[in-house]
Amino acid sequence: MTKMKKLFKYHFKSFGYAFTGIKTLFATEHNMLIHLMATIIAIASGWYRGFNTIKWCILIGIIAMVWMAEAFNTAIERLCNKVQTEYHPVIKQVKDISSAAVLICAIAAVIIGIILFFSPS
Ligand SMILES: Nc1ncnc2c1ncn2[C@@H]1O[C@H](COP(=O)(O)OP(=O)(O)OP(=O)(O)O)[C@@H](O)[C@H]1O
Repeated sequence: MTKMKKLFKYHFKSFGYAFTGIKTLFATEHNMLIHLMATIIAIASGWYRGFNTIKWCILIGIIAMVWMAEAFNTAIERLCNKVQTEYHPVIKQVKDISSAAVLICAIAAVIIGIILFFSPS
């Protein structure tokens, strides 16, 4: 197999794992359905309001930011649950801080969303 083919196969496999991760996220995290609905509403509203290119880029950026925070939070929670089933103060801090990251992103997304939708295009 040529070096190029090997590289292509390697990256193709990595994409596969990433898509499996997205599937797992949707199958196990009920919050993802809320994020999906919010995303659909935000995109439809952007369409309706006739967003310009910059507004689309900002909207997609904040949507990705929230999804990413939720994905990392879920991964951290799963890892915590695996390594520590009993109560532990450090695990509490790790999980709480991880949830805080999602909350920070969600608050920022709402504020940016309000600015985007209530400012002239
Ligand atoms: N092993 C643990 N040790 C200490 N505190 C924990 C532990 N497990 C959970 N907690 C506390 O309970 C909170 C909720 O934890 P949990 O794992 O249920 O996450 P969650 O936010 O309810 O996530 P989800 O509903 O997505 O599973 C954590 O933020 C943390 O404060």
